[in-house]
Amino acid sequence: MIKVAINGYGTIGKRVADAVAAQPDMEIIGVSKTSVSAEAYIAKERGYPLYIADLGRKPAFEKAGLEVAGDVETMLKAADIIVDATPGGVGEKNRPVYEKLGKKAIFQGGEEHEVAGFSFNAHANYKEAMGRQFARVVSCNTTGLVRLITAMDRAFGVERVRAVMIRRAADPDDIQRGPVDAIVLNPVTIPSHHGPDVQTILPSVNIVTLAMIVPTTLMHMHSVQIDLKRETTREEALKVLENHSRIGIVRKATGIKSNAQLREYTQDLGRPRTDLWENGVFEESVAVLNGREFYCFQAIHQEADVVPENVDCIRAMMGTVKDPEESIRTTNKALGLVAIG
Ligand SMILES: NC(=O)C1=CN([C@@H]2O[C@H](COP(=O)(O)OP(=O)(O)OC[C@H]3O[C@@H](n4cnc5c(N)ncnc54)[C@H](OP(=O)(O)O)[C@@H]3O)[C@@H](O)[C@H]2O)C=CC1
Ligand SMILES: O=C(OP(=O)(O)O)[C@H](O)COP(=O)(O)O
Repeated sequence: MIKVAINGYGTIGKRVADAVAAQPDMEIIGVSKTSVSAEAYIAKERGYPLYIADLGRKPAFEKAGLEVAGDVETMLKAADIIVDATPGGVGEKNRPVYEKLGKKAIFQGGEEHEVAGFSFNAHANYKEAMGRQFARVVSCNTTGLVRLITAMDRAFGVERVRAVMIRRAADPDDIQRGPVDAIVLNPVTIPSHHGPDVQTILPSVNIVTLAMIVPTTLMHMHSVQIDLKRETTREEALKVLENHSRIGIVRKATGIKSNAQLREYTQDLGRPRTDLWENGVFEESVAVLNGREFYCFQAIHQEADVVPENVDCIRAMMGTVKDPEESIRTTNKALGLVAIG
């Protein structure tokens, strides 16, 4: 069993912890927090040993009925690999600790590519992660773009990509953030950081992205246009998407035309935390015009799509499964990820 520690048990960390615990070849040996909060109670409820950075805060945890297993360094020492899901920028500060202990670590999209020197997506570059000490699972938006672009590139060749990211303002529990009543150009400059981030995995792709933030917490929405190298049809393009295990199709018959209805759907499907781990490509939006111009809208659940990627990244870095498809299948099966559509 691969011993996994989750450093930073928040929005992403708590989901990765459950996904890891569900795998046949991995176990959670601990999760870490800095403060007493609802998520600490969830860790207790799940039976994950809870570690804290500052043992001086142990009495506060114990007073709240939360047993502390030890300090974070003790947790790190016991792990084969660490998933660092601390807030953006903290991972960079943690890297020297992992180096000192000689431990493998996975960083998240809030860190710069350079923190790990290697960025990961299971369908795109699984084999390149094998044996590495550090990797970074790219952000939710970048993960969604890389899945789509890789699928289209392998089927038809990709000449260039132009995409607009309509980004959710905050996660549902993030009550401090806005905007509440504005469309914020973020960044106002063009291109946004998403295109260069895609190129950390797909260096030769010609891509320009634009981004803004709107007052919703549920999901991001992408408007994507890809010029293909070879002519194709809408039916052929749709077939490629249907055959991808982490791209779901939001069928016309469901009547779903928004992020809100899509999350209601995943809730009704009984998905854990209502998570949509796969891209949600709207069937009706898929178009191939003038032979080589592919268009679609896709919804991206920011809290969820990076979760199976972290699991595959663990297997790749540990070198225990050499075939990307085998790891992807194992991860999906353990999660119950059968792409919608
Ligand atoms: N949320 C999202 O939509 C997505 C986030 N990401 C990336 O994932 C990473 C984590 O984001 P997210 O889960 O949203 O963040 P959260 O703020 O939800 O969770 C962060 C966790 O880290 C803990 N923490 C805070 N400071 C430290 C510290 N100094 N040392 C150790 N642990 C600490 C927090 O514990 P406590 O509360 O006790 O301080 C909390 O459990 C970021 O890089 C982000 O960019 C990637 C894709 C999507
Ligand atoms: O990394 C993300 O988005 P991004 O791909 O737009 O940078 C996640 O949605 C977290 O973004 P946040 O920094 O707005 O919380």
